[in-house]
Amino acid sequence: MVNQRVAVVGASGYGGLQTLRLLKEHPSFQVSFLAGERSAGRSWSEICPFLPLEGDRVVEAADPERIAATSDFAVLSLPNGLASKLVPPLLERGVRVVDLSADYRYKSLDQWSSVYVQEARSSARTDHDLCREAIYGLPEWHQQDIADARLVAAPGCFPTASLLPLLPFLKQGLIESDGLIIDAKTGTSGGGRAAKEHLLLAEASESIAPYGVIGHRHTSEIEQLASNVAGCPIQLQFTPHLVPMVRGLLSTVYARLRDPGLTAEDCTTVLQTVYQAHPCVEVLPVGTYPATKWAKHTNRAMLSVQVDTRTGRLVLMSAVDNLLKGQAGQGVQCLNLMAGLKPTEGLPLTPFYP
Ligand SMILES: NC(=O)C1=CN([C@@H]2O[C@H](COP(=O)(O)OP(=O)(O)OC[C@H]3O[C@@H](n4cnc5c(N)ncnc54)[C@H](OP(=O)(O)O)[C@@H]3O)[C@@H](O)[C@H]2O)C=CC1
Ligand SMILES: CC(=O)N[C@@H](CCC(=O)OP(=O)(O)O)C(=O)O
Repeated sequence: MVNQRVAVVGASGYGGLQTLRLLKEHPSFQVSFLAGERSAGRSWSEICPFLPLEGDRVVEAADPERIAATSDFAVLSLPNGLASKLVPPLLERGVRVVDLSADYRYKSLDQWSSVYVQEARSSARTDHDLCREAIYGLPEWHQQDIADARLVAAPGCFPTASLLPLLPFLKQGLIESDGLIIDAKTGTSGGGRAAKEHLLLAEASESIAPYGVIGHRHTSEIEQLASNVAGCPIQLQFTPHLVPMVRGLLSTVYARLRDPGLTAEDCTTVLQTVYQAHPCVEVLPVGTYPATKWAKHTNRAMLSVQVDTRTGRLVLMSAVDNLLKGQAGQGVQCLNLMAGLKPTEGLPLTPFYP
């Protein structure tokens, strides 16, 4: 098959770097264009000598004409609020887009504007139709829609890790739709490559701390999909924590079982049945709990479920690499589907342990 050409916009950031690493080894895609802002005009080998690309490429400004002239697809890995400036001209020029930011994750532009308030002020968006058109890029749940899409919005890292174990139980009505609690931990790369004080080694190391308590942006993103799948409005409590590691994300979801007679074995069978045809999700046996190190450098989510018969609660556990299944790996998984390839093409599923 002829290689499909992919532009990577935001190439020098963490999401861009993972995307390039995956595309570089991919049998059916080739990197056709690199874009950035501060890095524009610089040679790639100077910026990232550790990730050599064919030819001595230069990073360019994100010009839709140039991207359309060189590329069939574009992966946008930009700070929130910027993709929505590029997506309309790219789609008009026939370039299909996977956006790793939150710009198109909400069906309603008004909801996006109420969650991403600062970004909405500076972007003055009017692309309601594109918000409605964009497909939420969780391949295990929206495979065919992603394959047909012009525009895919890859989910956030916490939503990916939390929704994968939660959705099967909501869909089958096995848990109460209220009282859901998500407690999650992430490594510092989740905050991106641009300098931020709380992500400095001296601040984040030897410490663990909650942040975004009540109202983290991913709360409403998780609620949107959970509500769609459950068929009723879902409100949940989500608390993220920053832990002193570079990559990895662990999400623990607590729910109340409707039928307290269900066992951990029954619930594991529920997950196994839903995900048996999805190699990027691994359901662990009862009593085996996932660690972020098991998912590190892979595009695989590792899930486990336990039942506390004393409290009637279901405990769902999910580990992902925030930069792969939580971001760029999932983006390439979506690209694979859009290009008519196997979802796992070119994606690592096994870690180098430890
Ligand atoms: N990190 C994570 O774990 C996850 C991140 N995401 C989302 O993915 C997106 C990218 O995140 P991440 O990779 O962490 O971000 P980084 O901060 O690491 O990278 C951002 C990139 O955007 C580029 N950029 C910034 N402004 C412009 C502009 N005006 N025009 C062109 N390029 C620009 C930067 O290029 P330059 O250096 O040249 O200025 C840089 O390459 C974000 O929306 C984030 O929310 C989603 C899931 C997980
Ligand atoms: C440590 C850290 O800051 N993590 C980020 C992860 C979010 C992310 O990257 O996803 P989006 O695409 O939705 O922004 C956060 O909690 O906001």
